Amino acid sequence: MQYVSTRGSAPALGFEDVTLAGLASDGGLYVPESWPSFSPDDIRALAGLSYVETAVRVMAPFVTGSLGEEELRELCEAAYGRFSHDAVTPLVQLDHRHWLLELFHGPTLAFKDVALQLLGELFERFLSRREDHLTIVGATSGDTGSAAIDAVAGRAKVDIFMLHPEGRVSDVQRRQMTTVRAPNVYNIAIDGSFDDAQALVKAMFNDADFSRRFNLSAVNSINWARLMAQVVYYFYAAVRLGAPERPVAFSVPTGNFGDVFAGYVAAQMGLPVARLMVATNVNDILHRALSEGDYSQGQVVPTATPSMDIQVSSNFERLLFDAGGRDGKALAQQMHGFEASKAMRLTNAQRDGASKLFASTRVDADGMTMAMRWAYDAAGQIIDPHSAIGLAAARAMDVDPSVPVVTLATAHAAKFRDAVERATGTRPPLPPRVGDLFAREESYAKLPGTFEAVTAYVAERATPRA
Ligand SMILES: Cc1ncc(COP(=O)(O)O)c(C=O)c1O
Ligand SMILES: N[C@@H](CCOP(=O)(O)O)C(=O)O
Repeated sequence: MQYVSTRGSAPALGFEDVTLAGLASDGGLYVPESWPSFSPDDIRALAGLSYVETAVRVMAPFVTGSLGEEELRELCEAAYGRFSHDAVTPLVQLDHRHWLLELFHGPTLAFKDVALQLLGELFERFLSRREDHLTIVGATSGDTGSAAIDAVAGRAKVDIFMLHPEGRVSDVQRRQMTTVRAPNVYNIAIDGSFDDAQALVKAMFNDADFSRRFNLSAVNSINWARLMAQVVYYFYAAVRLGAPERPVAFSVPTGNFGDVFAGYVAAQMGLPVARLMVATNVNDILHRALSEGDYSQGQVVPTATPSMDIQVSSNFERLLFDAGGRDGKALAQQMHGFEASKAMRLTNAQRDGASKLFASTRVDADGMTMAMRWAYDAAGQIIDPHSAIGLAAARAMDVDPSVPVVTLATAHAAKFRDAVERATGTRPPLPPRVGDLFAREESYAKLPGTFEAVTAYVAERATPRA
């Protein structure tokens, strides 16, 4: 499988190179040159398979040329062996048509573990083939950071520098990052928003000398391998609910558009997806883009769903590329225009392409609270605020009543105990695997959100290429 850049001028690369590169050299994101296709019989054959076997079947076409099937299985077994539920991503029924897909049974209690545990294994495998060393630079609004750090802490061939917006992640999220003691882990709180942190990361990649000197790579969902691993659970859930005979709809609490884009990929591969609901909080750039064609960056408003407090959604570029006719040169111009003016209109082709599958809903704080209460009253489920945004949108979804609706439950309620307590009156306890979090010592740097300050910090500590 070869991968091409959404901006049309970086060289096409195989899976191994794409995984290690993170971002394409023209500033674009890598996507497969064509979508693998699963027939109804291929999908039927997934029934009853374990999560690991489903993962091997779904991901095999994406890694051809870089990993054999047995190698892929080994890596999946290592990655998913650390999950605390046998099903890895179990489904929980809420009522006759609503389901939660629990994605938070990994080591750091958020859906990010599903992809990042595998990415840690992939880095190790590919780096051992090359005798090379990577410097990972990442940005987090709370969950990617801890999941990525857990996945690579202590690995000899990788250093990780993780930027988070100071004061804008929950205490549990921050401590999950800053209490990890490993010589290759560097946490940086920057003065600014997640968007500022993400822009700094992209600027480091776009500085060709800096990027080459430190062999930069990405753990954010700009890295294709992240999304590939997330495609698996759409298949796993839909097959359990009757696919390919029965279509399934998904509602996805959305920020950087990675998780929901993985659902789009599953649909392009042949999974019968009736609808993909993009559920945003009041930071609603994606809702405005999908409903009105207006992708213009507003000020980020801090909310009880900090991981979705995002106004520039990296992976939206992948949708604009694919749904808009795969014209990389034209998209490069459109994206440069957005980077300069912070505003962009979707073309008719992009809007038409997206509207075939996507719907969107903006959910405010009241809607979120009501969904948390409904999940508790209707099914005794305590859900986190991000999952509640997804559930509120799911309950407003306009699809055939015979279609099951799956809300992606993206984080464990214990990560956001204050918000959950405010909404439900119940304070979720910390699960045993993170039980001593508040007794551990924190360590992190505080830096201004400038390119100069962050690159100087990284350059002093990272391992330059030989
Ligand atoms: C708990 C949680 N829910 C939802 C999201 C949004 O997912 P995405 O950025 O893939 O759209 C995030 C962050 O990415 C998150 O951490
Ligand atoms: N919500 C995310 C933001 C980063 O998104 P990513 O999926 O691109 O890594 C977080 O929790 O950090």
